[in-house]
Amino acid sequence: MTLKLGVIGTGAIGQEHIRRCSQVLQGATVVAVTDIDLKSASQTVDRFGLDAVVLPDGKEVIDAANVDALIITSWDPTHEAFVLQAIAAGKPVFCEKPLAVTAAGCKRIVDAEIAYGRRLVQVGFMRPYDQGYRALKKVIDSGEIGRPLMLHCAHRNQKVDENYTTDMAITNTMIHELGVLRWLLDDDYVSAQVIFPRASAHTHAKLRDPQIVLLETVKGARIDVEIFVNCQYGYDIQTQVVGEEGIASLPEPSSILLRSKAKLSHTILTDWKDRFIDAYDVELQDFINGVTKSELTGPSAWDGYAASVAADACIAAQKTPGVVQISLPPRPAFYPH
Ligand SMILES: NC(=O)C1=CN([C@@H]2O[C@H](COP(=O)(O)OP(=O)(O)OC[C@H]3O[C@@H](n4cnc5c(N)ncnc54)[C@H](O)[C@@H]3O)[C@@H](O)[C@H]2O)C=CC1
Ligand SMILES: O=C1[C@@H](O)[C@H](O)[C@@H](O)[C@H](O)[C@H]1O
Repeated sequence: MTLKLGVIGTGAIGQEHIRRCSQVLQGATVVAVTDIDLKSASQTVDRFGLDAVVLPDGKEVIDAANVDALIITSWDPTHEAFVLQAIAAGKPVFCEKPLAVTAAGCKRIVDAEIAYGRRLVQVGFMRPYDQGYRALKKVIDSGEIGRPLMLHCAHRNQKVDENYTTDMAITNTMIHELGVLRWLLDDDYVSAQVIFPRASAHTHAKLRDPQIVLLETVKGARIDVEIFVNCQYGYDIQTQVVGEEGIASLPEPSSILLRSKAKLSHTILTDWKDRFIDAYDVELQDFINGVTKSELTGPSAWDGYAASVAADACIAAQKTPGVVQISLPPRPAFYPH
């Protein structure tokens, strides 16, 4: 069976996911697309030679009779409504991160999915599908470095535009760390604090950049995450886990070691598209396979919610000097892992 996909949002990652679903992955085809910029949707259909219709809005894509499942790649604040509409239509939905921009929004999705009675939602947390993160988790789980005590992380983007605001450093960027670190450590967060170093000259009026977020987990690990979205030099993701008996670090993406012009060098990637290209392929193939077997196992609405509960606390901590407590309700039996 070929899964027929509807895609809402044909911007940067929408086009990437359409390319991979129609040209790289197995078992799916894109049959309907939309964007508030309908010209972009039409151009995307042409660009990838899709046998797909352009529909006027997201609701029409969700309700289209020939659409089996949805991919939501529109702007962050639009995700919640589209996911709720997909659940109401009983259709599986892959939603890019964040699941919603607030924990309350994510909770409405969790409640709707539980009321529906079967998993329909996968969140676009791709890092658990990344080979480097998987290798790091294997080392931690093996016990080789002992219990994790401290994590030092960095999420650096080359630059962002003027629409990107201080809170988005959490909801749009650090949400990846909030998602992947609880998976990596099999843990949850209990508190957050935010520290602002001197601002970079490359930032703008609505964005305090960089930021350092300090997290504490239920098991007592301490995590620092540097978020620096105008770092200029490249796209750089770092995760170092300090354990009782050793240190394990996320591997660098492989690159040629170059000897040239009296220098020894590696290239640093500049774009998330390239840094996680394989992980996006694996996560979407997992979604397609999961929908086909009626058994979604990727990052769940609960994972989106748990990350968002912590994100809310980080945003509160941006406005308050000091530590903000994080309180995640018990995990419902509906989400066994
Ligand atoms: N997992 C990851 O690493 C990444 C995830 N993302 C997420 O994917 C989403 C899209 O990001 P980008 O592609 O970078 O942004 P973008 O701005 O390039 O594309 C978003 C598209 O959604 C469209 N759109 C906005 N509201 C809409 C609506 N109500 N109905 C239909 N279309 C609508 C816009 O016109 C635009 O074409 C965001 O939620 C972002 O957080 C983005 C980049 C990487
Ligand atoms: O999800 C992504 C973007 O939306 C976000 O803006 C970037 O900061 C992240 O690095 C990227 O992975």
